[in-house]
Amino acid sequence: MNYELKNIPVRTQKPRAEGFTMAMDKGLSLREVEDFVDSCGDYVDIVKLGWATSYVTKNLKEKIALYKAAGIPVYLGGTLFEAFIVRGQFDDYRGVLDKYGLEYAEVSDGSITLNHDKKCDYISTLAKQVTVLSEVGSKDAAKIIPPYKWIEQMQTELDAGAWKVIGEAREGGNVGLFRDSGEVRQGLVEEILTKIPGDKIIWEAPIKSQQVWFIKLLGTNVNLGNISPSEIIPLETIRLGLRGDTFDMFLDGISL
Ligand SMILES: C=C(OP(=O)(O)O)C(=O)O
Ligand SMILES: O=S([O-])[O-]
Repeated sequence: MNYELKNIPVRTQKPRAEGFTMAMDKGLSLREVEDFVDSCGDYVDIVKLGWATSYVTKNLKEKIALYKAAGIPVYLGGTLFEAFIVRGQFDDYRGVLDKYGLEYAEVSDGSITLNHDKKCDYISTLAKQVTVLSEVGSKDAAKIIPPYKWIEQMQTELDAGAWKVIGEAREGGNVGLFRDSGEVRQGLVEEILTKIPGDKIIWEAPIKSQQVWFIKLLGTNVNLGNISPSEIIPLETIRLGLRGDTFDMFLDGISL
C-alpha cells in the first residue's frame, strides 16, 4: 500500500479462493483493458465478458491474451452459453472455449427454461474441459424462485462439478438476489447461507449499497461479482473500511 494505516482488515491475496472480485467487461477496448489491468489488476480475480458481448467485441483473441498476461482468467457471460444451448449448439460452444483458450465457463439458465438435470449434465460435461461457474436465479423479475429451490439448485450444481455458484443479479442488480428496487432479498441470502458455504458463492452485487450489505454481513473477504471496471478500486476501499459506508466496521478498540 502507499502508506501505513492501522486496523486495516486482512485481505486475501491472489490467487484468492475467497474475497474474490469478478469484474464485468462489457466491451472495453484493448487500450482500456491495458489501463484497467495496470491500475486494478491486483484487485480483480476473474473477468466476465458480460452476456454475449464477446460475439460482437473487436479483437477478442487479443483482449483475452491481455487479461491472461496479467494473470486474470476470462470467461464468457452465461447468456452466451444459453444462446448456444437454445440453438442446439453445445458442441460449437465447447469449440469456442477451445478456440479462445478459455479455462473457465459459466453455465446458467437466466434467460432460458432448462431442465435442472440437463443443466447439471452440462456442468459435469464442461467440468471435464474447464473450471465451471454455474449461476442460479432468473433474469426475469417476475420469476421468483423460493429459497429452498435456490439451495437445492446450488447444492446439486456444486455436486455436479461447479467450482463456485453465482447468485444472479444482472448488470442492473434488480433481479434474482434483489428486488426490482435493488434491495437485497435478505431472507433469501440468509437462508442460502444456512446450507451453502459462503466461500462457494459469488454474489453478483453491481450496486454500491449491495456491496456494502454483503461486506457488512460476511466481512471483507466476501466474493462479489458483476463489478464494473470503474468500481473496482472503490469496492476495494469499501472492503478495507476506507469509505464512509464501512468506515466503523474495523475500528474496534480505537477511539479519538
Ligand atoms: C450480466 C448479464 O448477463 P450475464 O450474466 O449473461 O453476463 C446481464 O444481462 O445483465
Ligand atoms: O425476499 S426475502 O427472502 O427477504
